[in-house]
Amino acid sequence: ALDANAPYDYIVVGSGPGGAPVAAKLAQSGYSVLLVDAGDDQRSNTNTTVAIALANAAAEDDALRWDFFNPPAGSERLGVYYPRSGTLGGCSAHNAGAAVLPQDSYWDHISEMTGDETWNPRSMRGYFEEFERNMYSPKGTLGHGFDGWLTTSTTPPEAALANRSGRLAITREIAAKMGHDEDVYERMSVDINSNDPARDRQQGLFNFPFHHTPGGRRTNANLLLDSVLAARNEDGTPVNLLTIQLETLVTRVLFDDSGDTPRAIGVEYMQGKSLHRVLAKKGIIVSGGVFNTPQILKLSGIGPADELAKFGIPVVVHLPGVGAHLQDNYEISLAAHASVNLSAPADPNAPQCTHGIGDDPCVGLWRQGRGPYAIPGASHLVYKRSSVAQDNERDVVFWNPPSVLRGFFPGFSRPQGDPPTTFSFAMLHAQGRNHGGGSVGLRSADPRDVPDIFFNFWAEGAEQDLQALYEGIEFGRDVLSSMAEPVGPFTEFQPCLGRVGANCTAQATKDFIRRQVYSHHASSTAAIGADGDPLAVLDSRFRVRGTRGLHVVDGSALPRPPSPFPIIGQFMASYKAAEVILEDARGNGD
Ligand SMILES: Cc1cc2nc3c(=O)[nH]c(=O)nc-3n(C[C@H](O)[C@H](O)[C@H](O)COP(=O)(O)OP(=O)(O)OC[C@H]3O[C@@H](n4cnc5c(N)ncnc54)[C@H](O)[C@@H]3O)c2cc1C
Repeated sequence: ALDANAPYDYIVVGSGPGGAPVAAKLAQSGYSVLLVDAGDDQRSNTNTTVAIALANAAAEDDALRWDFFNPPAGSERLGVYYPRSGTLGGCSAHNAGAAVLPQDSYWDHISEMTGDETWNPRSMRGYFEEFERNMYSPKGTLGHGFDGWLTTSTTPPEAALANRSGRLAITREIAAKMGHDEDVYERMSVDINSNDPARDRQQGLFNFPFHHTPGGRRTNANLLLDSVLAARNEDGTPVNLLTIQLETLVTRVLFDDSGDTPRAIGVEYMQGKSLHRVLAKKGIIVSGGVFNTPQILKLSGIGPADELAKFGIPVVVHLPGVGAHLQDNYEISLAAHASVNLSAPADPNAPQCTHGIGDDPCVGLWRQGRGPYAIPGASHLVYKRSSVAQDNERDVVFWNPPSVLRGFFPGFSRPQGDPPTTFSFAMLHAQGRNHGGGSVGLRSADPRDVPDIFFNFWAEGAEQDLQALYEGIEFGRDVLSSMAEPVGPFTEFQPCLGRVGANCTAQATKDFIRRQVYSHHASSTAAIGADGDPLAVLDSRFRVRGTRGLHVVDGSALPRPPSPFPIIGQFMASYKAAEVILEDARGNGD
């Protein structure tokens, strides 16, 4: 347990994909580390362990949820519902588990913006190789790791599509429309995470890796933390000085401002009704996630001076970029009904799964390594380049879940009554242009208060972003309208009603996208930026500008959402952060 009287070398606030690896790596390097999280340990909760199949149930599990709403000013709580997880592992404990690397240009952008060449894609992939335990590629495949803690696996397409001839027929049609002439199963095994230098310009069907085991058990950085805690010397004493303190809300960072530059020396935290303090000799790393990190910084006096003054918070450093630049990946679905049942279970004798509701018979089977949850089911991804794509890279990614994700709203994880004829193209725009307008502000100086979240979607580049998603929907419509009997004809029910695409103008489709878009990859609210940029919160070594001994390492540090799925990029950045924090510690004692 946390010892408030014994200063640690480092304190890390938040155990998500940002905080957990950096805490583990610092501890493995011989430093004493306190990792604090407001949530508790839900690793034995079935909703967190059964990957994908129960991911939605996990997102609405009372034991994990840390929900955010962002109602427009002056309104009641009718804004967008945004599930997050307050538990050991952060949102990696409830997310959908997609494990896809960002495009190389993502890292090039940070490198060019900051002039720090260590962010080059080759070095960044090195971190991935260090933590990945790849279970789907031949051992030794270049660009992958095989001995790390993050198991990645794919569902063999033959298993995902067994007994589902309708879905197989649609997948063949997608492959044909993408110009593939090889066997569809072979094509569905092409690795989306390969280190082929041409990867980010390749279009078509790819495999869909997840951070789970081949049997559908979620893996995340908790496994790394476990191994760091478990390591023992010959005499039985712990090798690593890592302390994990849960159910503890950090309320602010403490500074010593006796020198020229304020130096982070500890944190204040709340347990029950009491406030306490704990100190750190070398530094504080804030990893509270994209909504709570800017809140913690602002409550600590790091943020826009006028906003801090409004809440009576003494200014430590005026940093107007704290809470600015909130961004996210836009997502939307095309959904239609086929003329046949598309959701027949792969095993006709399998029981009816309830996806986390009541006594779910599929969980027992999964524990024995059998049943539908042991074949998680997402068989492929498709990447396409739209007419507005930048740098000649693919920019629209989609997959075909057997249900329709309509976005996030209370109750979204419960069945929405879609019949088994349902087919959808869930899609995401991987090159969103809305980089500037969103924000996370304070509602009050109370650290328990929910911050004020304003996504400001479509403020910049709306025309191109809408066009990219519109073209994705048109591609899906083209596929579905080509489906012959008995699978076709299809009847669209989202964005429009009726024969696929027949009753929907481009404008009506774009209006639907604009209204119904959803997202869950928020980022950039305390971001790395160039020297001289007044809105840059961090330098390229994760250091909070104008302070000493204070770092931010999580989704808020990254200047854009890593696309199409952020978590692998966030783990990579956390590894990089650990490396530079260690270098700085050796170099100048920060
Ligand atoms: C529903 C959903 C599905 C997703 N699916 C995918 C997916 O399939 N693939 C993918 O790549 N990404 C996915 N993501 C996104 C991904 O999980 C997140 O981007 C990632 O977890 C963010 O990591 P983080 O470290 O920035 O923050 P978080 O994961 O949010 O972790 C922050 C941690 O800090 C703790 N904390 C916050 N404030 C305090 C405080 N004051 N004191 C102490 N502790 C505090 C919280 O309890 C939490 O544990 C999904 C996200 C959601 C919400």
